[in-house]
Amino acid sequence: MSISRFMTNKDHRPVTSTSSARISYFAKPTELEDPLFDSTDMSRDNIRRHIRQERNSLSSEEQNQLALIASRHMLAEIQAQSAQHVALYFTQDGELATQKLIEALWELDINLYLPCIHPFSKGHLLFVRYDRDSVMVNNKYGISEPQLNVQHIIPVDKLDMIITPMVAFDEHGNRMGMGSGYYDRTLAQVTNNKPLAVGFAHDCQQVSQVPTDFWDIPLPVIITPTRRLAI
Ligand SMILES: Nc1nc2c(c(=O)[nH]1)N(C=O)[C@@H](CNc1ccc(C(=O)N[C@@H](CCC(=O)O)C(=O)O)cc1)CN2
Ligand SMILES: Nc1ncnc2c1ncn2[C@@H]1O[C@H](COP(=O)(O)OP(=O)(O)OP(=O)(O)O)[C@@H](O)[C@H]1O
Repeated sequence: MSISRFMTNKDHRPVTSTSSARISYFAKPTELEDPLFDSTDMSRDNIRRHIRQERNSLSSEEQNQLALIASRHMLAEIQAQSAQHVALYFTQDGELATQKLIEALWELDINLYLPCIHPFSKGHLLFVRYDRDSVMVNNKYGISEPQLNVQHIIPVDKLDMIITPMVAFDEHGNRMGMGSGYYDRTLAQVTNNKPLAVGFAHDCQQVSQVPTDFWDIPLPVIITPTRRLAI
């Protein structure tokens, strides 16, 4: 596993000065400061509830600043991979925001896709083209997705990269999502890193160990505002 550290200060906040001093900090797995958090209960539900609370407690200013920094790193990753067809997500629930990244990728004429809940196949996603003029609708979770049009669907193996939302992750690339297995089923279709799945999350979403099951597929790369983990 290799870890590249980006510039941050000790609180995982972005370094805003243009000083060339390199202050590196390896973000520790989430400190269990929440008095209601039972650290001996490593059940998926307990971790999920705690981390969702953590990421939602960031102020909107922090969210914006962290998203800007992380988006720069993700853009560099996309360009390094020469990815032309990229799936990402429409931000919800305190997730590391993708809006800035979306605008930058549109400017670069990179083709974007968003996940849509499959209308018939329970637990599956479809990836649908997302343009500036896409007609958007809310799915059953209240998340915006492009209105389904069969001509705008891309098969998973035609994507170059899937930027994957998650609730928690660990240093081995294990991820935990919202608990419906949508991305697990999507990642099961990846062969030889085509498409390359890249996790995108706040540092505070890292835990010491994500409890895994046989269907969980680790991510080869995770990008946070401060680090690039390559597993
Ligand atoms: N931004 C984003 N889009 C995404 C995902 C994601 O994690 N993030 N998904 C990743 O899979 C899929 C949607 N999966 C989701 C699964 C559960 C809930 C959710 O809010 N569950 C509620 C209970 C809602 C209910 O039962 O009706 C909850 O847990 O509070 C949201 C999205 C596809 N789109
Ligand atoms: N590849 C798969 N094929 C069939 N069922 C699966 C697969 N992956 C996961 N599941 C089912 O999905 C359910 C939810 O899985 P899990 O709790 O790992 O979801 P998650 O990773 O938190 O959510 P998501 O992938 O949507 O972000 C599990 O109970 C499991 O039975």
